[in-house]
Amino acid sequence: MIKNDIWIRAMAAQGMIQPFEPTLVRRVAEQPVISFGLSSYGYDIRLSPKEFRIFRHVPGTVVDPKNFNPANLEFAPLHEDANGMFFILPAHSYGLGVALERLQVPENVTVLCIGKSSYARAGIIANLTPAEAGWRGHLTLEFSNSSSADCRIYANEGVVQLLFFEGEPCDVSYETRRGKYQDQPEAVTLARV
Ligand SMILES: Nc1ccn([C@H]2C[C@H](O)[C@@H](COP(=O)(O)OP(=O)(O)OP(=O)(O)O)O2)c(=O)n1
Repeated sequence: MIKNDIWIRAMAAQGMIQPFEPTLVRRVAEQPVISFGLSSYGYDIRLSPKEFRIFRHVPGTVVDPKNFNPANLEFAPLHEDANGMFFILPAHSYGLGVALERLQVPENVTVLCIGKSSYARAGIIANLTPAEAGWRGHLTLEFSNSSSADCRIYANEGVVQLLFFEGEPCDVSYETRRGKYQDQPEAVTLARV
């Protein structure tokens, strides 16, 4: 069953989402922001300003998820103007960011990370991925700019929404199987085997 705002608020008090906003924030210092915080049946997390990396083609190489070459991922500069802090994801490119919040997924819960409508309308696709039962850390977030125009991705504002699904207790959680992406820091974590 999908979990509601009451459950999310109670679990956040036990450390499930840190930092936690108990309402959906639409303005900060009277300026409009891309919303973040608690919604009726989910939680919108923010993009960290710390790091954003964009794929680039290195002639003669292919990207190998088993043997990742960091040269394929260029650091994007953080910009700032009156509208806030942002990275630019060029047209038809793919970028990786990291969540500002740290998650601690309960042992009987699976989290789905899905896109926000405002970005979807701007051509940005957030890759649909799970955060597994018992996983902890800062999510690495993956974005595709599917439009033919460059697009801003705002830091410190809402970027991806999380949906929480509770099930029967599982036999083996991410923690007990000692998953390789456990305890991710607030930095882009590359694919590894
Ligand atoms: N956007 C996302 C989604 C998930 N994760 C974290 C939380 C997940 O619990 C963990 C592993 O996700 P997957 O199970 O999808 O990854 P793999 O199956 O590739 O790796 P593993 O073998 O560790 O399960 O990565 C993340 O950092 N960023």
